[in-house]
Amino acid sequence: MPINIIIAGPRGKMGSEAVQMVSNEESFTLVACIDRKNGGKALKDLEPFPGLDVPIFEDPEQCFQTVDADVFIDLTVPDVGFEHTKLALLYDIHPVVGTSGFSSEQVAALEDLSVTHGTGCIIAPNFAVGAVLMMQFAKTAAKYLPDVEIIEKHHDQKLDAPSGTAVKTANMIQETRENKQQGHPDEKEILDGARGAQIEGVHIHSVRLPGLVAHQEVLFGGPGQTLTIKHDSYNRASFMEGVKLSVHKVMGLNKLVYGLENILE
Ligand SMILES: NC(=O)C1=CN([C@@H]2O[C@H](COP(=O)(O)OP(=O)(O)OC[C@H]3O[C@@H](n4cnc5c(N)ncnc54)[C@H](OP(=O)(O)O)[C@@H]3O)[C@@H](O)[C@H]2O)C=CC1
Ligand SMILES: O=C(O)C1=N[C@H](C(=O)O)C[C@H](O)C1
Repeated sequence: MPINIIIAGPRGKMGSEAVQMVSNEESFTLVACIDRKNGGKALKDLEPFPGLDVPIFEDPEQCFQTVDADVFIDLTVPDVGFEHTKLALLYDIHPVVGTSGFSSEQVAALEDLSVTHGTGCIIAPNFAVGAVLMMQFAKTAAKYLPDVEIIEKHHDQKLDAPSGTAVKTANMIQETRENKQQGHPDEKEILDGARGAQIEGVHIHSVRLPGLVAHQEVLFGGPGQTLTIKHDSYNRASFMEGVKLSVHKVMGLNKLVYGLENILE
């Protein structure tokens, strides 16, 4: 039986890549899309998707009520993605969420809803396998080199800063890093923001430039040495294997999983 999928954000950079991936995958069927601008049309009416006879809904609730779907993929913006995901869980449709920028309270609320409904959900700050390895290597390194800073670099159309990946990396580093005040104890920012944002003492610096896609370096320092763990996504195809895997795995879950590393074999 093919897995029936709804995608929200089909005209976006990630959404359009996901539409192509799902359409090309034999075990998946794209049954509907949610798009705030093209309700009532079909994907084939939009320029990038000739031949795709897939209905578009503006109202997510109407979509979830009307369409028989197993999995819902969200690739939109944080607040909208949160509402979509809540609604999908209420309709027992398994969400796979790539949208970044959810607060920890929002993730906790979705966790509760997922458990209450017994409907699996995957939220992945980064679907690229290399990025997941970068985070895991950084977590290991932080045990031995607790002085660490994160530099994330993205295209200049990105709405959220720091990136979901940087936040997740900092959280994973916290699991092994000794609690320490980094830099000079009398350090003073002459210009606000010069030392970046911080998550429990781990500094995060966000760069936004045209020409970039998604890149991150985790820099560690010790006496007489540095270690840099670096990952680059050069296009959105880099994320699609992770989306595909998540769609398959979410069907067998009855709670929320946060991070692709938890479903990689
Ligand atoms: N987890 C991962 O591996 C990855 C996650 N991401 C995340 O995925 C999300 C999408 O990224 P990307 O494709 O680059 O972004 P885009 O801006 O290219 O696409 C966003 C889509 O969301 C739609 N959208 C925006 N605002 C609303 C709204 N208020 N209601 C409904 N739809 C809306 C846009 O439609 P419209 O044209 O109408 O505005 C557009 O189709 C981001 O949160 C990004 O951080 C990105 C890459 C990888
Ligand atoms: O907006 C993006 O492009 C990306 N967003 C995700 C994030 O915030 O970490 C994943 C990846 O970095 C690309």
